[in-house]
Amino acid sequence: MTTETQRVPCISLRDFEQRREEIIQELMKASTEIGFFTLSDHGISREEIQKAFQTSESFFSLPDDVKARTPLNGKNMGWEKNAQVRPSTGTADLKESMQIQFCRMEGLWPDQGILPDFKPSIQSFMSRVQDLSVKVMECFAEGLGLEKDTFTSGTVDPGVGDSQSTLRLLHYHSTEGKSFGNDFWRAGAHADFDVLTLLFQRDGQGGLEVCPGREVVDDFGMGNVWTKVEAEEDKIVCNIGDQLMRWSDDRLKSTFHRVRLPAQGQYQGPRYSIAFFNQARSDVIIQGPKKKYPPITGSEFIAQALARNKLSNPETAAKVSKLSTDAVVEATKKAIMV
Ligand SMILES: O=C(O)CCC(=O)C(=O)O
Ligand SMILES: [Fe+2]
Repeated sequence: MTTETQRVPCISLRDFEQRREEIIQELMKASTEIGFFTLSDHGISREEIQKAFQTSESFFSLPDDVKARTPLNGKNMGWEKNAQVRPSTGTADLKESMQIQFCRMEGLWPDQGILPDFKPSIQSFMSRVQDLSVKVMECFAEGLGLEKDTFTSGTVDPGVGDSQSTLRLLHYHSTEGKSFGNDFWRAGAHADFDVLTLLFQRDGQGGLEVCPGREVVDDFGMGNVWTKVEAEEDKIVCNIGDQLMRWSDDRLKSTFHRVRLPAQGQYQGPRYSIAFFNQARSDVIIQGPKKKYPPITGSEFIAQALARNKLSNPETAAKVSKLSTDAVVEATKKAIMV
């Protein structure tokens, strides 16, 4: 069921320093009640966002066999196509994605001879988005009554090369002239397993829906009322991930969300989006002030989340990426019917 009754609030960061207290209250209300909000007046210009999307499109428009030279590596980095099977749906998301981190990227950057601007452009965008994330994560720490730097020193690499934060470029292919049935999604329902996600969308390339209602972090359950999030290029969609839900003893909600395939009569063209996942550093201990859950390190958390979300291993991802989307859909339909 989809209703429009619960809206995702928009929070303006205008006059951030002067309005800090008010902004903290708004962020806390949105994150304890719904787990999702959008940011306006956030300081990242439309030009910067458009440049990041151009860089993303320049990569995705390369032939698959070129993209396959920097494949998903089992550690949340690299390129995959139609390889992410969601536990909530049992079918692969109909998409391709490229995941990039600040470190451990040897061999994973696209060939600089082919895309000379990719690395510097993406690195500078990642830094911009991380800087903005710091502002927001400091507000959460203050709102929860913790040291201001709890989540930022917990996620931002101090220069030792232990960052696990990830930029994910996403391309959902055009569905022009195709129909896939009810078992397929652009992104099946899931909760993110990071601290805080910042998501960029393009005007009119919609489909994102959120479903509040999760009470505890280790529960795969969700509510049943889905709320549409508009695709607006100048607003950043933010959501709390499982790490911050756990770090706040379940006070801030990591909420299920999904991306629908376009319905008949809707825009059938591609959807591009860009997500930045702020993740706890490898050795940082995640534990809330009330110790509701046992301590866990950032790297253990990611390893468990990748297994729980069945993010496909590199061998499977490499095989699947060689297939066309139609072939993946046909094979899945056959398997479902058996
Ligand atoms: O493309 C989107 O809007 C959502 C992507 C997403 O939820 C994810 O990659 O975790
Ligand atoms: Fe997500």
